[in-house]
Amino acid sequence: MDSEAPIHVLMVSYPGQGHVNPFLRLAKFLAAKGLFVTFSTTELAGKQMRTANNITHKSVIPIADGFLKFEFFEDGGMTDSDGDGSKIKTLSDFSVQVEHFGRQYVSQVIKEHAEAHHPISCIINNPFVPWVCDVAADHGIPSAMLWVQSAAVLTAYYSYFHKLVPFPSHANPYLDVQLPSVLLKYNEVPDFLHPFTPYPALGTVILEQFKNLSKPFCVLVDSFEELESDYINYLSEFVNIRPIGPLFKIPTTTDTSEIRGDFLKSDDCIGWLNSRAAASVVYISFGSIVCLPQEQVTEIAHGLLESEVSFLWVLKPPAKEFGLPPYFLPGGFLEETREKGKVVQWSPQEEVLGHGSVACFVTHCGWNSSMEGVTLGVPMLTFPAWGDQVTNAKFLVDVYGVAIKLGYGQAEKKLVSREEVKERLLEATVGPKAEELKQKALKWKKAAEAAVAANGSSARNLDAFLKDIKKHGAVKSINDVSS
Ligand SMILES: O=c1ccn([C@@H]2O[C@H](COP(=O)(O)OP(=O)(O)O[C@H]3O[C@H](CO)[C@@H](O)[C@H](O)[C@H]3O)[C@@H](O)[C@H]2O)c(=O)[nH]1
Repeated sequence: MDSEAPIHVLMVSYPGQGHVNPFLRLAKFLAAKGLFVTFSTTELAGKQMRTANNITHKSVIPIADGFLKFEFFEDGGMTDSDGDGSKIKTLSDFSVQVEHFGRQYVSQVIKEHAEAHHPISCIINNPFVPWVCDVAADHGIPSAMLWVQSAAVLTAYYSYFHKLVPFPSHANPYLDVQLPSVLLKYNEVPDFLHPFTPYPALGTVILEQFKNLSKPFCVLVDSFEELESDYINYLSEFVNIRPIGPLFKIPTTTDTSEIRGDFLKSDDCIGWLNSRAAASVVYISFGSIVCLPQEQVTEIAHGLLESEVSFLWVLKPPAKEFGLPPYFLPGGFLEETREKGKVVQWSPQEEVLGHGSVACFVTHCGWNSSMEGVTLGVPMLTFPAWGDQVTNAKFLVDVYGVAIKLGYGQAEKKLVSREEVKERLLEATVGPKAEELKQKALKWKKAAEAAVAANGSSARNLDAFLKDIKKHGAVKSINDVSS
């Protein structure tokens, strides 16, 4: 092996926006530190990422001292001619197919690189593709896992899997769950673990990761010690856990902001935000997958009209696999709000949340959106749908103190009325509660900045991880030379 060749890391991501984003942030950091990083996910996501961004299959992008290569593996025809995945029938079929083709791809790539004398030294996966750790172990390659949700949610899954505390069951569905510092009501437990979940397949695939949690040499978390110390301390008794977030704030020596993994092209939002007064705009987004019922969209629209707040609303059409018609807004809504509001299909969210004209964020509480909001100092209104979002909403409101509760998990089948929308919007944007939320959010913003700054808690954890990879890389080279 060429001793000058950079250490090669393979990263395999589940093809979801909420997974690709934190993963790509870590990939760019590692490349900037001098590694050669191959970032891979399925062709289904690849087609959308190539269309929306300036990236291509297999081209190598130099970043500071290292390199980043995108590779999109065959997914067995899940992609239709529009590239949007409308051929997918069920989530279980989807996971099985990703695993089937993914296992072949990872084995193949390991062999090809070993033969080309540029062996892979470490493999990193994220949840929903737990089989990656097995393939890595079969080939004797060290692996790490990037958990892309909160440490509290990781604790909930870990506790459920190992039966450390009782969870709701068919016999007792309304049971509360005691986590280290918080009592979760039955409807605040990550709802893939609840007997009433409409998505049991997702619970099953996440729990697969807990069967082989001894395989990764460490579990990285996109969170930071100061935010989740109770959970990080608790988990560190069982796993080698390293909080390294917020990843979107990790500084790199080169500007990598142009290398993006969006599945949709952003509409222009920043020009419009520049024209608005400071702290005056409500930003509304439900992430990449959540699909609200039409009646709820109508209530939100009326709440916006009646509160007369200025707003930027990301209203993505329902994905084709939901088989739903496009959303419609109340008659005259766009004309009436022309002066105050803007409706888009996708935004550059980090930039939007960091913009001085944004006053508050109505969010579905995906972990990425939650972290971006908290650590950019933005007060929030929580509107979770399912999964970890219901747990994140609880933490945003009751633990971090940066949010007001607005919506309910979809399992509760409750519509939030236009009056409630109006009242909560006003509460979060004007008056004493708004100021209290803002002060708390600014406290977390400062703490996050300190965590990623030189010698901060996340920066130290990232350095330690880098050292581990380099150590593994050195051992791999010696083994390859001697074999
Ligand atoms: O207009 C938009 C809307 C979103 N985003 C970005 O897209 C990502 C969305 O991620 P997240 O907020 O986590 O939401 P989901 O896409 O819904 O993520 C899924 O994956 C997450 C990680 O597993 C889970 O926490 C969520 O519950 C799950 O729905 C974030 O980085 C946003 O900045 C944009 O850039 N523009």
